[in-house]
Amino acid sequence: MSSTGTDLQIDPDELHTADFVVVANRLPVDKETLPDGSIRWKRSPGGLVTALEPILRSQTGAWVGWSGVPDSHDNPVVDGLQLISVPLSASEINEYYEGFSNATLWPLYHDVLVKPEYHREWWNAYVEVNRRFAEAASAAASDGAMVWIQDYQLQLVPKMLRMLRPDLKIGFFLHIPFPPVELFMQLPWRTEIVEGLLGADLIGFHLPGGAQNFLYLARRLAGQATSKGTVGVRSKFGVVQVGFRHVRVGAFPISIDSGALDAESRSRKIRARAAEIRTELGNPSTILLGVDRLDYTKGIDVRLQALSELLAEGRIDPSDTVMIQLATPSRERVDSYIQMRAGIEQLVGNINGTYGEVAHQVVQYLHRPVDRDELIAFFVAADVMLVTPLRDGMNLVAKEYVACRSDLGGALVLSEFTGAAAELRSAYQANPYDLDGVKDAIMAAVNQDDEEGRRRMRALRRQVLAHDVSRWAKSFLGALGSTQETASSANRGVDIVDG
Ligand SMILES: O=P(O)(O)OC[C@H]1O[C@H](O[C@H]2O[C@H](CO)[C@@H](O)[C@H](O)[C@H]2O)[C@H](O)[C@@H](O)[C@@H]1O
Ligand SMILES: Nc1ccn([C@@H]2O[C@H](COP(=O)(O)OP(=O)(O)O)[C@@H](O)[C@H]2O)c(=O)n1
Repeated sequence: MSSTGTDLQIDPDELHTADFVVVANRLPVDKETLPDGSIRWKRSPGGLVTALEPILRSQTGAWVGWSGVPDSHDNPVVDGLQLISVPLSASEINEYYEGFSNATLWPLYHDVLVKPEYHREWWNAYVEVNRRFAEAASAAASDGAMVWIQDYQLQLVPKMLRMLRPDLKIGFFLHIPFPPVELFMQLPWRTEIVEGLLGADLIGFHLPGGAQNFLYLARRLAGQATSKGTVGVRSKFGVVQVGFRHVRVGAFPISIDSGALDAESRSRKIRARAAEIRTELGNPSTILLGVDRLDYTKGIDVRLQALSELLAEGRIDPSDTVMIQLATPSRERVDSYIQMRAGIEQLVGNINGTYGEVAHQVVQYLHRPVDRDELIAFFVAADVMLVTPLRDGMNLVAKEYVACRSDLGGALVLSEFTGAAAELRSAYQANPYDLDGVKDAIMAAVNQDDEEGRRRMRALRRQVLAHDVSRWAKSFLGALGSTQETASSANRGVDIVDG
């Protein structure tokens, strides 16, 4: 079934049984080693699995992905979900995951914030691993099943899977921005990527802009005819004509399980912990909070630089302010991540060295994962949430903060360059490249009067609570489900432009 790398082991009882298959780089589980040395798989708390779980259970569902561990042949079973593990060797992790996915595609799709590296051997590994994911999905899917492929690590899977299984209904969703044509054209394998995606029946992006970029490239690189009107949000899909097939292209902004988070954040235990956090910090007037994977796209340096200048200008009182930065370790063997971490830790050290006291650090920086309840308590405790990415597909943290503020307290400072900015219009928005603008947004949030704060938070919550992750999944899968019926009429009323 697979070639050079690590072999797939699919239980013969699981062959061709799943009516709904999710294909993602990662399985929704984390490996835990218990004190006695035994291994336990724990469901990871991500929004995607929460949204898809009811669908995975109501039909015969399966999830195809990598366990996150080298050479692991385990097929973990968690809470009865059928998980199909695609094993990756150490060298594939190096070339496919850390290399092509996270040192080529990730920076290229995020505005070339660091220089993307182009290596043929990384590309070859990407092709090989994508083939293995396609084979696993093909083996799992029943006749005519629906398959939903996730994200930039797997852009070749739609075409590979269609060649193996033309009977399937195939959807693809990109969780990161789709770049403008001028940047995408750098990629030596640009045509292969566009053609890979065009194997799907429906291609989803967070924002209409990503869909428009893709439509242009489908014309220019794949030479296909496309619709030319604008793409809407969950409506007005674009169309690419690929032979007899009509591939639909749409915008589906992802969200969170906002109802569950709202309920959890109201619990007595979380409220008590939030109050305790404030006390532990010495009851400062202002708590600023950043919560991110430690990634150069997140603009952690931007907010630290802004804080440093506000302290230097005397606009923020160091004795009465604390900034908490929670940074989850991420992609730690990729060079650009190693360098960025050093830069951020130096900034933290500079601020604390200049403005801290023995008993009071201005910046509290934790470089480790934080337990979910603890994270919710931080959201409840924080006066100002700082979300300042230089580019971000969506940014779920911004939505999580809002969902946790049923008290209508707090304020959100939000970069214009996140997907979330299109929906969270009542945040204090700023251009992360304009440091004075970021500083002014922080000061406006710190000094907002209560009524203004409540008005803004009410509007933000209306948006986040009404548009949760389940609505996201349903809108995508509803559109995918209707692709065949509408295929012949997909371009009715739509002007198709020749490629
Ligand atoms: O799997 P990792 O390499 O550890 O990275 C974690 C995930 O990071 C990316 O998240 C993106 O998806 C979010 C949800 O749609 C979105 O809000 C955010 O803006 C994106 O950066 C990545 O796309 C995932 O594949 C990774 O699993
Ligand atoms: N220290 C941290 C930081 C983030 N997170 C979670 O990781 C997710 C980050 O999603 P995101 O959309 O903001 O950004 P990406 O990391 O997916 O690029 C959120 O659900 C956060 O709550 C966490 O659990 N602990």
